[in-house]
Amino acid sequence: MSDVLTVKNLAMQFEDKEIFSNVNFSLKKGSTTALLGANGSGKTTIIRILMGMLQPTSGQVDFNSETKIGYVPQFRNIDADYPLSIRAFVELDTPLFKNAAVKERVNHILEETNLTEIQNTRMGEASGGQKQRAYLAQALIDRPDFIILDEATASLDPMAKVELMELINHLNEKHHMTVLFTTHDIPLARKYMKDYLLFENKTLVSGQMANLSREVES
Ligand SMILES: Nc1ncnc2c1ncn2[C@@H]1O[C@H](COP(=O)(O)OP(=O)(O)OP(=O)(O)O)[C@@H](O)[C@H]1O
Repeated sequence: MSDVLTVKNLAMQFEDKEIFSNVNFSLKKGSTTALLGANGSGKTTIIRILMGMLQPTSGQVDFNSETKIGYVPQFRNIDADYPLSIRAFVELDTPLFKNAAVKERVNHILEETNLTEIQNTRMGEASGGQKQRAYLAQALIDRPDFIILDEATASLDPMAKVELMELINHLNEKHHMTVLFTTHDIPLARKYMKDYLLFENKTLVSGQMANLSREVES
């Protein structure tokens, strides 16, 4: 299987504070990887580097030229007065005047993310799980083949967590989408992700979730 992403000798420093160094890994097409580590270890920082939002101190990030990334940001609570419907929110990055193909694409994504029936509900009124599925739907509009989720399940109740993870697994299995998923929830990662990247001693170690030491959980 081909690599979607290769990272070589990546290092990040904020002023004189070293966050991580000597980070090397690659992700295969269709892989599912949990990005793990204690608070402040660098998970969001490395995601911002991968997304091109932050310049690393040194090192290389190479994406396969055909890779299209979708990004689901860390959960931010949307104001209860937020006026857009779920459908309008999912459509935010589409052209203002939508042709039939775009409308059909939106219908398809709403169906796939189980939002069709509640597409006219205001985002402000939606539950945490529905909001998070709407963020995911918005990221899917552009047909990404690599999806990055930053703490996507952090504030969800157990049912909503499972629903979101089942959906992510479906995208991985049906569309062969590569998944990188930041979380503190190791049991959840163990259940749904095959591989891990773990920040430890200011660098990143990798392996398979099934082999991750139980000590990390405590
Ligand atoms: N712009 C910045 N300037 C200075 N320091 C920063 C900046 N952004 C992040 N940091 C520091 O870098 C470290 C890594 O932060 P980061 O947000 O990547 O951690 P994290 O692993 O995502 O944490 P959490 O699990 O709490 O979300 C922290 O010590 C943070 O304070």
